[in-house]
Amino acid sequence: MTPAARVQAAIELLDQIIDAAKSKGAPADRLIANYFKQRRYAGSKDRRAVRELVYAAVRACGPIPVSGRAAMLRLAEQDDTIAALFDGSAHGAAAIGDEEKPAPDGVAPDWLTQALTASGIDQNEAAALLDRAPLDIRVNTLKADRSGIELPETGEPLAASQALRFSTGTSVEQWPAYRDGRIEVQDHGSQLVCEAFSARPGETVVDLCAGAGGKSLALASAMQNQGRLLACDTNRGRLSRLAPRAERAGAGLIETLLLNPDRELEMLAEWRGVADAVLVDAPCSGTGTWRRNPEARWRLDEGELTRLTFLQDRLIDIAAAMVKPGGRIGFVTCSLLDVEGKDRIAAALERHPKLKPIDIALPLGRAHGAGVRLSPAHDGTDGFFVAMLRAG
Ligand SMILES: C[S@@+](CC[C@H](N)C(=O)[O-])C[C@H]1O[C@@H](n2cnc3c(N)ncnc32)[C@H](O)[C@@H]1O
Repeated sequence: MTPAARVQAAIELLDQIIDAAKSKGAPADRLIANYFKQRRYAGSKDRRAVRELVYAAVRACGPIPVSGRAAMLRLAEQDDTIAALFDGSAHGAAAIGDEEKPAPDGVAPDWLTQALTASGIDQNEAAALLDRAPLDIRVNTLKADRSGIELPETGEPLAASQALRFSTGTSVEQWPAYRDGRIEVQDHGSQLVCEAFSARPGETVVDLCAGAGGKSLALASAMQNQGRLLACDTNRGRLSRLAPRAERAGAGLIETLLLNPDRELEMLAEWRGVADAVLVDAPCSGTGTWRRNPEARWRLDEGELTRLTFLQDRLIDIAAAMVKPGGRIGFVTCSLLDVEGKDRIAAALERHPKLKPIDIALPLGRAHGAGVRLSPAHDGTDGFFVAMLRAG
């Protein structure tokens, strides 16, 4: 592909990404993979270059652009070499017309930028939400240890006890240590959140929103495979990815349970009032993970945000029913919006007078409400809110 044809391909992909964001369709990564499945002539360099153009354009636009071309024109405004590739050549992008306008820049749609500001996220912090994330791994202590593990590249040790950082795009999935479960890919913030939860060997622990088990695996490691660890989720596809990961990691203690939404407590009857600790890694807007999914800014609307906050409250209530007296609840969202963080905990403390906040000692982060906030600008992690509550 010529450089101009790559720009045109990126424009076509951006059109698909914009449509999918509006209709809550397929995520950008899947659209890009499908696009190239149908264009076998594109080599790996072309694919990488187009992918980079697409994500650079997504990051450059705040609100959802009117078209892929407008999004790419925004990038061309910032980069003359890209502007020069709008040359009208065969398979390339048409020349830029005098009246053509680039899509608006910014961090996010206006309502969302305002919500971030109201949550204490200043301009610097907001801009850092769109940086490119490094690649963090966690050494799995069920099989190895950070101090002794041998890897093809040397990673930077981070504050979490088993975290190592590599540059963006490092292909750790090809490493023997990944294939045999000695390492897992996990953002440093996510590792710190698991450390704040302090799961211990022999405990009975429920990971209520386990997804594909990123945090369950870290908890299994902290528990040294001793005790009971139940990983639940309502999403069959995600939860089904946990078993092979647990097998690779040697995390034999993990049990899984597919929950029926609205019938969670009924299905968890056996676990009611017996858990030492329940982790609620709640579904959220993901504003803290825009470094990895920048197009998520275009998928969210105020109605969806409100729906998520109701679900977060309900999940805390379920956790409160499952935890035994003296047990603890960890509430986590990968969001920097207060409605999905400190406000949810303030509301939970009102609804459940027997729950009390527990101080969290982490090497990074800042106290925020009754919890701790981690952010890309301040901590070099994805954005998280984490709070710990003790049941009276
Ligand atoms: C933030 S993600 C979990 C990520 C996961 N803990 C990890 O570390 O990779 C939130 C999860 O909550 C799940 N979820 C949504 N509604 C739920 C419910 N009512 N009960 C349990 N899980 C639910 C979603 O399917 C999603 O997988």
